[in-house]
Amino acid sequence: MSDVILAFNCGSSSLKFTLFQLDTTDGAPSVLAHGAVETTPDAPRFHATASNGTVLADQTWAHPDAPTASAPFSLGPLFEWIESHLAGGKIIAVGHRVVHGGPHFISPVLITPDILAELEKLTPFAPLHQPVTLAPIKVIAAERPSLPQIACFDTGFHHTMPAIAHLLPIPRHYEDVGVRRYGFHGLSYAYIASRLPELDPKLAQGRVIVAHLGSGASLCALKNGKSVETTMGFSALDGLMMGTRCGAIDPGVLLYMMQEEGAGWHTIVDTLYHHSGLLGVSGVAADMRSLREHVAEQTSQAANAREALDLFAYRVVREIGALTALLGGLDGLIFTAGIGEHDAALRSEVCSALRWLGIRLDTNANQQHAPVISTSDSAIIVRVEPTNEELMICLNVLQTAPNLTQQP
Ligand SMILES: Nc1ncnc2c1ncn2[C@@H]1O[C@H](COP(=O)(O)OP(=O)(O)O)[C@@H](O)[C@H]1O
Ligand SMILES: CC(=O)OP(=O)(O)O
Ligand SMILES: [Mg+2]
Repeated sequence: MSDVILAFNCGSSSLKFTLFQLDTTDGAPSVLAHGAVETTPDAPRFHATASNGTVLADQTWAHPDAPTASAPFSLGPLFEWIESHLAGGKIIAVGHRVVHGGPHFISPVLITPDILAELEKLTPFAPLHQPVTLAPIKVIAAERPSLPQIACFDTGFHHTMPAIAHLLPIPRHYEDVGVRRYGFHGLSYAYIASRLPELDPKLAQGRVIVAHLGSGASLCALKNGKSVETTMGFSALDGLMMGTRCGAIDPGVLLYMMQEEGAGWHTIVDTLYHHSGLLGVSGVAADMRSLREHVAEQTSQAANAREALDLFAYRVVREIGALTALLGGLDGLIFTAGIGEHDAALRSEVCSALRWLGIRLDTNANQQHAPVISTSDSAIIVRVEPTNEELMICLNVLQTAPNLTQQP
């Protein structure tokens, strides 16, 4: 019977999981199956594939306890499905992407009741994400108390940022209660950074910007493979425009909402997290594919959809400029996550605007989502690299609890 690690990656728009089977001789992990429940509130969909691409499930998640982004869930039916697809193996540990580690949690940690209580205290720092990422931990702790669970922090990778990058220009006492810049998508950046020595040893030691463009989106500036700056800050609202999140906005806008509209905390949270970004500007969709369809089909919403797409690219370009200044130049640009990996038009728009930096895009390579999409005479190497947060979670589990893998 082989050992299996279950890696959970709860994001703002989906609950993804991967089952990793550990080789019985050397313990190396390989993918057994991958699945996701897309947590759209109306019609959650569950799909899963085996490592060879065979579809194992593709259905609406009809169960009444279907998880949604706003309502943590009973994990029972999903766990039952997972346990019936272990190829005779046994889950020995579960790793979780936990979005916020606060000032103290940097490395992965074995979850105890005390640690869970500490992580719950961080919910005000990430009100949209933290409850969703902690929900499966609580369910598993209740239903399978003997199963070790490991928390892997999205904020952890950015602890290498210089002190100045963590600081916010507000009265100092806020820092004492943890109100400072953290940065997110750290598991994704850690994965890309871990791939660099093999992909391009020069870039691994160089100045690189990784663009994690998914439902949530951020950029990370890497020097020698370490985070030196990132566009998200105190919360996962900062920085780039996102699917439904605003990204960086003038705090005066919030003051206006409060003063002129009497908006309270709930209204502001809902507006900035759920009704802004691509959705807010286009008025029709948070999803890049859907927006591009509106433009291509010249629907009545096409003009606003186009403007949303343009603003998304504009903000990426603007923030790449800022990070390039901090890095003192740029050697490589790496696109990853849903949009970064699949949306050739967005990559082309961004790279065209950065021509002044010496970026030259290979149009064919870009259309084919090739690993390297810059030309050989480009001053900056531009790559497309699929992220793998779940593999990072699995490796973190093995590193944190190495003795788990010993068979009785
Ligand atoms: N083929 C595609 N072309 C353009 N955009 C895509 C494509 N596939 C996925 N996306 C976009 O990727 C985004 C979701 O990214 P993903 O990394 O899966 O999000 P999450 O933050 O939920 O992990 C959506 O905006 C979606 O439209
Ligand atoms: C931190 C964050 O924004 O996560 P996601 O991209 O999963 O929404
Ligand atoms: Mg994600």
